[in-house]
Amino acid sequence: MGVREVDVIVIGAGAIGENVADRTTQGGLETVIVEEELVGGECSYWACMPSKALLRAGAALRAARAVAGAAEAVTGELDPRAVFRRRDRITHDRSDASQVQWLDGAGIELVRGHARFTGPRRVVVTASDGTVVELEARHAVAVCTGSVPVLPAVPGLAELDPWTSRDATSASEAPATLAVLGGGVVGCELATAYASLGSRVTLVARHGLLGGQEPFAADAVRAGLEGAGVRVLTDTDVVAAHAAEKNAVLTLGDGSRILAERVLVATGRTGRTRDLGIEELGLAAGDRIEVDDTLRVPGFEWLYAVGDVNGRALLTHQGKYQARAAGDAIAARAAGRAVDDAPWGAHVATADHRAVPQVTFTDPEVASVGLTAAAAERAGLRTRVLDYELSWLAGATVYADDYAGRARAVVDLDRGVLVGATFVGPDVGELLQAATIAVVGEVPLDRLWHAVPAYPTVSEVWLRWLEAFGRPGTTG
Ligand SMILES: Cc1cc2nc3c(=O)[nH]c(=O)nc-3n(C[C@H](O)[C@H](O)[C@H](O)COP(=O)(O)OP(=O)(O)OC[C@H]3O[C@@H](n4cnc5c(N)ncnc54)[C@H](O)[C@@H]3O)c2cc1C
Ligand SMILES: NC(=O)c1ccc[n+]([C@@H]2O[C@H](COP(=O)([O-])OP(=O)(O)OC[C@H]3O[C@@H](n4cnc5c(N)ncnc54)[C@H](O)[C@@H]3O)[C@@H](O)[C@H]2O)c1
Repeated sequence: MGVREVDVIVIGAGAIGENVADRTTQGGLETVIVEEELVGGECSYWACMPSKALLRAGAALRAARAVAGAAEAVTGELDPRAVFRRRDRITHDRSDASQVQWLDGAGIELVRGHARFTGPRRVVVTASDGTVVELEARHAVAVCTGSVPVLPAVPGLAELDPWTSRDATSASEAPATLAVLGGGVVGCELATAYASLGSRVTLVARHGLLGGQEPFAADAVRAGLEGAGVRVLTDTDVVAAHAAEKNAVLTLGDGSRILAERVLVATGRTGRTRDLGIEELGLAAGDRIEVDDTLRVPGFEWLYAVGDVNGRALLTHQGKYQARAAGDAIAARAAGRAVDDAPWGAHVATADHRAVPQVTFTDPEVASVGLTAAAAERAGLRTRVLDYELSWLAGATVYADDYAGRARAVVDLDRGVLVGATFVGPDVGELLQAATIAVVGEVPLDRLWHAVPAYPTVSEVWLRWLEAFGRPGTTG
């Protein structure tokens, strides 16, 4: 069997691989995308979309109950079966037909099967029926294989066959009791979801919750979880695990035990680079693949790694941003055009270092971009921190009774610009894009005075921040 030559091979048809392939195809390059499971990847079927679907009903119910008048209309409880059914609709019952149709329309050829490198630019794809296709790339191979959960080395844990996020987002019943291991985004979101679906949840975190976020955000999420009946154990390690009748038994560092019908492991993720043949290229399997800002692997002319697999920012939107830069860089290099790799250029993912937006869909929500106050200090910036209680805003008063929320802006005093912002409160995710624009655009604070937030909205926090900071040129 001969080797088929194409311009570009993309391995992995998750959201990120799809976007790389779209950009290289639009750049005039014949592109083949290889997928061994479902086109659309983790986000569509086992991660973002199903987790948000499981969370949304609880959030909608809380929102209605927080407004007198509407609250009286809520006479029943959340219906888990209807929630799981809606999740199935949102994930298309795990059929990728519509995404395959999208690939067709975009002019991208799909080869189904497992891809492995056999040498530079060469990939062999083995389909589930054993059919083998050998491909060689004239210009580039983009590895977009995503990430896999990391199981901590706790004796007995693997034998319990614990849930990973895939199991938790695809389950059709809430266990009576659930122990969540890990206090990151996955742990906090899925603890929130399953508490709303009726499980009695215990969350065990080795350190605090939501590491890397502002401490006040972690405190609010902890209070929210506890308010929903979740037992939250921070600075706690699970040291052993075993099964006893119907339950899993987790032994904690202090010798106490937790019994739960199910254990969900949410202790982080690493690049999906095993069984990919990257050892043939001199790279280590089982870890993330390091890249430069054009998403190219140092030392290679033709090899790119985009999305979760490079470990820069494990988020769909940020991976898609990388994909646009990488796809355009591949097309430019193939055509012999200049690559604009200066910071904030057309072919680089500069925002990965400076302005990664993230919304954590807990109760309350956390929305953040850029640096926290502590990170700005570590970076050696001379900063001023502006904190504001969102409940003081007219918009918050109208939005919900007993609205609770807080927002922090971190200002770089030497440049007079915002370098970070964090919002905590109901639906604050929708406030985030304005902050992302201010950070990426490095909009001077004195110009922000002319960006007037509408009354009465929660966005008026921007005016309050500016008033607290003071208007340059108006005093003494
Ligand atoms: C529970 C959970 C919730 C999340 N929620 C959010 C959220 O709300 N917002 C957000 O922005 N991010 C969220 N994320 C993160 C987001 O899911 C990832 O950042 C995103 O899915 C990464 O996309 P990707 O294309 O890099 O990888 P993936 O989506 O994993 O795609 C990789 C694809 O490559 C295929 N593949 C792998 N190896 C091979 C091979 N050798 N041959 C052929 N095919 C292969 C896989 O089958 C897969 O389809 C969440 C993650 C989790 C776990
Ligand atoms: N809404 C969103 O944007 C969203 C939602 C879910 C996931 N994600 C992405 O998915 C990625 C993975 O999330 P994650 O929560 O799995 O990883 P994470 O790295 O965010 O959190 C893992 C947590 O587990 C803890 N931990 C590690 N080992 C432990 C152990 N042995 N015992 C107890 N705790 C332990 C860590 O201290 C950390 O707090 C994140 O980077 C996130 O960006 C995003």
